[in-house]
Amino acid sequence: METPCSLSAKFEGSFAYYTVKDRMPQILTKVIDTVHRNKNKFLELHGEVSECLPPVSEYDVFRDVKNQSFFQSQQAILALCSHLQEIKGKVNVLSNDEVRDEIYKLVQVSLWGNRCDLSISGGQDNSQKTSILSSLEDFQAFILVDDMNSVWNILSKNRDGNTESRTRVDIVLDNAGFELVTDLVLADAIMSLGLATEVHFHGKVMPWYVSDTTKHDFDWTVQQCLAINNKWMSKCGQTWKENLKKRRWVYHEHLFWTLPHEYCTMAEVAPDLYTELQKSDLVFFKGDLNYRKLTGDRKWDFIVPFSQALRSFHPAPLCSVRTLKADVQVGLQTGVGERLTATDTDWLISGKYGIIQFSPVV
Ligand SMILES: O=P(O)(O)OC[C@@]1(O)O[C@H](CO)[C@@H](O)[C@@H]1O
Ligand SMILES: [Mn+2]
Repeated sequence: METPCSLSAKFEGSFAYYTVKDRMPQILTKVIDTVHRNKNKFLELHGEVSECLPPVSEYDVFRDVKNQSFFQSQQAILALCSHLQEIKGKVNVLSNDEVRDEIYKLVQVSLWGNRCDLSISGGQDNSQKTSILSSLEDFQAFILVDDMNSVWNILSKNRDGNTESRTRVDIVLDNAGFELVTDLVLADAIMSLGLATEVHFHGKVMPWYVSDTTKHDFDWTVQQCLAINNKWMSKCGQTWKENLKKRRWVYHEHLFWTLPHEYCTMAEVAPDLYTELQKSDLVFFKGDLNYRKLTGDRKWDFIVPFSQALRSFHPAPLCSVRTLKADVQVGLQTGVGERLTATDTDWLISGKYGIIQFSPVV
């Protein structure tokens, strides 16, 4: 099958068109306002020479809104951390099926946590106000592709008690704030329930698409959880800090994730990163932008298989955990895309629908 054309703002009425026409000016206006409001603080901190590169390049213009998103999601984070501690308290008595159910719940929480994205909201508050755990059943109908069985087949291979076998899971992160906490909780549960022996996280080297996670956001979030006056959250933060110290958890940065390349060029453009991902048993790709780059931001037919849209990008078994916020989607059953287009005009860009979409190494 021929590779379709790229999505582009030149197509009036497309998502890219509205992003460039409406959302980007909104975000850029907020950036200018933030820099202006913080100018004096910045000059006090770095002095007049601070227009030179180093200080400016370390300045994250989105930091305040990302931190705010974390604090405004406190209730949801508290509920999630106490749920995690509850699971960990009964790890020795959970059956395989119960472990599977718990992981499935946390993959869904990580999925819906992807709605908390300040790029789609143009910087408006998009924090998680209520516990997602109590809404999973209601949201189930909005999962358009659910490949949890394939994910479980990989994760459960380690449940045979063979303590020698090592299982590595990678999470290519998306947004800081509540979504990052859902990813840390998922990673903790996968390890605590004996499904993986190491988790590798991949973040952005610079502020990106408003909410995306940088190393500072990652470390800040772990520290906030550790320092909070709540025993469950603090216990989580302590465990996560220990995992990082013992290198059971490893945080990676690579410039490739903030370059415009389709992921099918990674082996050529960033062979070191492709080789790194090849060490993984399962790579989770979080969020919409990752999905766009996995599929090359191209106008595929809805029924094209996901593995085909990935083209030559098969470093390891991978799973996209993404709420739909751009007009690209593959791997749907015949007729599903057309039915949704007829019944829910914004289904591709509203964030209301999600996928847990898997591709094996082919
Ligand atoms: O990757 P994320 O955080 O889920 O979404 C990123 C996003 O908000 O920004 C892009 C448009 O600006 C879209 O791909 C998507 O809507
Ligand atoms: Mn993002």
